[in-house]
Amino acid sequence: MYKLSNVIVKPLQNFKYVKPVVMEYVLNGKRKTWNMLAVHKAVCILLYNSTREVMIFVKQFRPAVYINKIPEGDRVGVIDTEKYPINLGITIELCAGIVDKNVSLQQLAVEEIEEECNYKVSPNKLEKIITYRSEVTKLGSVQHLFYCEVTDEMKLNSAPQEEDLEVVEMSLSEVKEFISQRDCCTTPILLFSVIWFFNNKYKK
Ligand SMILES: O=c1ccn([C@@H]2O[C@H](COP(=O)(O)OP(=O)(O)O[C@H]3O[C@H](CO)[C@@H](O)[C@H](O)[C@H]3O)[C@@H](O)[C@H]2O)c(=O)[nH]1
Repeated sequence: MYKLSNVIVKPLQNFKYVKPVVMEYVLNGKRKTWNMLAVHKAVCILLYNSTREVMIFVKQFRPAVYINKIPEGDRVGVIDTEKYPINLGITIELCAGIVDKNVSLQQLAVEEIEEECNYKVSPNKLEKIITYRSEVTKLGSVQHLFYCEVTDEMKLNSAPQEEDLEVVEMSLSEVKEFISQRDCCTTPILLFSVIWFFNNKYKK
């Protein structure tokens, strides 16, 4: 499904998705500067299908993960995709999306669940777990984590709207195995939410 080619890495000139800024300030009498990226807020959803007792995640190619697997000397210009194949940048993540509309967080989460994972849920099915800050050194962005239980009856028959990601279902034993890996290509919030699930929702 994933095919990677024509990869070129160069300094960013037009800032569309991130805004690099520098903050100058005085802290405890000392002048300081801090480089950072201003980014969107986001919602993330841990999806659990209770009909088949599986968790639903999304698998996708993340350029930033890919580039960080390449030694610094090889990270500029044309990247050799034979030497550095696409699987270096494939992650498993929670269903998620940026906050780019003036609607409730629950409504945004519902839309992401439908677009990415093909389930129709109503906003009152969303259970808020926590609001946290991601990557506090360079981003500090506000992210909201929700839990949502779905059933097979809520699954839509239409084709998924997101072409560049793949829905992945894992049984609970597969999830335990996944998060027990010594090198796990995922996000801290997926790891946290899974532990939260086993502590709060599935005490078998
Ligand atoms: O340089 C970029 C950056 C983003 N996008 C597009 O912009 C949209 C939003 O991208 P992104 O910020 O990666 O959103 P998500 O995939 O929804 O990622 C969410 O979920 C992640 C955790 O899984 C969090 O780390 C992110 O902060 C959060 O926005 C997507 O359509 C991307 O394809 C680009 O095309 N080019």
